[in-house]
This record gives sequence, C-alpha cells and structure tokens, in this order.
Amino acid sequence: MRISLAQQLRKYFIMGSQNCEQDPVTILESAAKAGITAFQFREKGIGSLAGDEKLKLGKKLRQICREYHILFIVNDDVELVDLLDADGIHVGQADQSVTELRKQYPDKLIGLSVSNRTEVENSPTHLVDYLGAGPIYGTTTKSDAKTPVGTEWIRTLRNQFPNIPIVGIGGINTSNASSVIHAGANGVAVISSITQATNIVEAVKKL
Ligand SMILES: Cc1ncc(COP(=O)(O)OP(=O)(O)O)c(N)n1
Ligand SMILES: Cc1ncsc1CCOP(=O)(O)O
Ligand SMILES: [Mg+2]
Repeated sequence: MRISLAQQLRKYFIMGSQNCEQDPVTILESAAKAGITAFQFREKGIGSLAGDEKLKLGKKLRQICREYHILFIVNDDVELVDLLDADGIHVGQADQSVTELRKQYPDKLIGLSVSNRTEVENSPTHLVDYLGAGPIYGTTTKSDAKTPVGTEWIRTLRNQFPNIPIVGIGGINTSNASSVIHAGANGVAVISSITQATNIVEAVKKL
C-alpha cells in the first residue's frame, strides 16, 4: 500500500554537518532505524560544508534514505536536486522561485516556508506539494529565524488549505510536538531535538 505524502512528512528530520557533534552519517542511520519518515539535507550556516565535501556527504545521506525508504529533500540548493537524485527541494521566501522550480521539475516535490499571511498571499501555493509553517516556537538553530508564530499559525493555514500537507518547524521537541499535530499539522520538522538528543532512537520514537 502506498502511503500519502502527508503521512510521509510525519517525522521530518532536517540536518547538516553543522548541526552535529558526531558523524552525521551515524546520526541519520540511527534516526532512520528509529522511524523518521522524511529527511532534508540542509548544509547551511557557520561550519557547514561546501563544494565537493558537501556533495560527498549528500551522497552518503541520500543512500541511507534510499535504504530506509525515507523521502530525501534538499534545502535551497537547486543543483543538488539532480546531483543527488533528490525526491524534492524545500525553499523559503527568499530562495529560488517556486514558479521556476515547478517548470524545471514538474515531478519533484516542492516544499515552501510560510510564516505569515502576507507570505501566503504572495506565494504560488497551488504549485507546492507541502508547506513548512514556522518558526512555531523559539529556536537557536537558525540564526536568521523569524519571530515565533505559535500553533495558531498552523490552525490558520489548515483552515485556508484543508488539503495541502503542512509541517510545523522551529523549536519542536518531544514535549510540544503533539500540540503542533493537534493544531492541524500533518508532521513535525526538527533539527536539534534529534541531533542534540542523548538518545536519538528514544527521541525519534517519542516524537
Ligand atoms: C520543512 C521546512 N520548513 C521550513 C524551512 C525553512 O526554510 P527557509 O525559510 O528557506 O530557511 P532555511 O532552512 O533555508 O534557512 C525548512 N528548511 N524546512
Ligand atoms: C530551518 C528552520 N526554519 C525555521 S526554524 C528552523 C530551525 C529548526 O531547528 P530546531 O528544530 O532545532 O528548532
Ligand atoms: Mg531556504
């Protein structure tokens, strides 16, 4: 039986080497075994890899996702879509235009970040496969994160878009993930609650 995209986005792990104190390959393997359903390769910010090193790591992470039948999405970097044979790409409001991406990749998944009503009004939401809503709570993982919007933002988006999969992001952990789902999200997207967990398997299972 094929599972829907909404189901595949249920436990959406995002990571780059800059988020890790141990080997990112080992972290992703543990998270995959424990039951994440989607992964985003986000090599970005201070300490992140570039060029060949980034590509080499991306290939290893992509392979793990294949083995575990986990969606593999790249963040921002359009070139990586083909180089890593990604299932899709996630972009924000200041990234590559969704309209251009959809022309270039009619069959890939496209995720778009939306943080407020104005961004929604100015976005071609009919061209995207899912929405990333947030930051829901405060986060220190993304240095340029916007002001937290709370779970109310998920409710608003769910009312406006009953049929588009929505994932909450930003400051989500094992204690507050259920509030995000109860507000109407199909899934939770997390970085530090997995990369910084003392027990990754337990963290993924609790999420
Ligand atoms: C699932 C998901 N939602 C939101 C984001 C944030 O994207 P963006 O606003 O483009 O910020 P960066 O991640 O590029 O710093 C995301 N990556 N994933
Ligand atoms: C990429 C991103 N976009 C909005 S908040 C955020 C960071 C999420 O990281 P964490 O799960 O550690 O708060
Ligand atoms: Mg981006």
